[in-house]
Amino acid sequence: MDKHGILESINIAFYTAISYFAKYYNVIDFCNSGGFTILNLLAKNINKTYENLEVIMDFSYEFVGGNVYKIEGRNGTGKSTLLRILSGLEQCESGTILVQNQKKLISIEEYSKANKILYLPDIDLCQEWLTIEENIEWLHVMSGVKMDETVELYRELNILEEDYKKVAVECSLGTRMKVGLSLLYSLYDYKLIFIDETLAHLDTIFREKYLKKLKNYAKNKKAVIFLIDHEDIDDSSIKTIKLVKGDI
Ligand SMILES: Nc1ncnc2c1ncn2[C@@H]1O[C@H](COP(=O)(O)OP(=O)(O)OP(=O)(O)O)[C@@H](O)[C@H]1O
Repeated sequence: MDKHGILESINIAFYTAISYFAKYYNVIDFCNSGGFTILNLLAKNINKTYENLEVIMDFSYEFVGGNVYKIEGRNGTGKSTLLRILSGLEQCESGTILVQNQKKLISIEEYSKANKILYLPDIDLCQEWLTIEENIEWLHVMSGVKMDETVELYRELNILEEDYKKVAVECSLGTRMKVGLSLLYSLYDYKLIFIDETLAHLDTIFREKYLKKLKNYAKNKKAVIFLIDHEDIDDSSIKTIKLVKGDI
């Protein structure tokens, strides 16, 4: 086997191992694509407690497709918990999460069996010994989405060309965080997107560009996008939901 063949075998084994890992931790949903247009995500009377700590209390809201929602609140007010519940990653004690399309209303669990949901955590998803370019390819394979070959990702993501070919361990955290963000340029039309502080490490120029991308994505694909971010966003088209101890 030549050098290329050996590397390819290692990569296949690696993808397999990592996909089991990601599936176990529910980082990304692997379900097959479905494909109806979401109009609304409805949260009704959500309650969540960790042991004796009430984190979410009777939270209800109707999230409308085509919008970006920014969840605000002080540390510990339950923003990440809410996102995990809304995305179906975590169960709540009581309450329902429903996805509504033109004709029917289904649970988030049912929706996720037939559709992919993009959930980006605030952690670096890179494998240190793969280049940024390889990491992006790897993440697309793991997520079961096709890359759009017409898009020059390093340009779209404002990654220096030389960094794109560097192993992740030699790149800045901001550059590595862009690997997860690349999924928004794939050929899959996500209708539900959850971004938990992933933008926190980006420089101002790229952050502005990506926020614009999120708004256009939500509008064009009628997706509902959730964003947790501690920075002020001076944009009235992004809807703000302020959590005060698990409620609005
Ligand atoms: N798995 C868990 N087990 C027990 N307690 C938890 C768990 N996850 C979160 N909590 C608690 O729930 C509360 C809300 O946590 P959460 O991470 O949702 O807050 P947050 O608003 O996202 O905070 P931050 O702004 O710091 O990220 C915190 O008091 C936290 O300690």
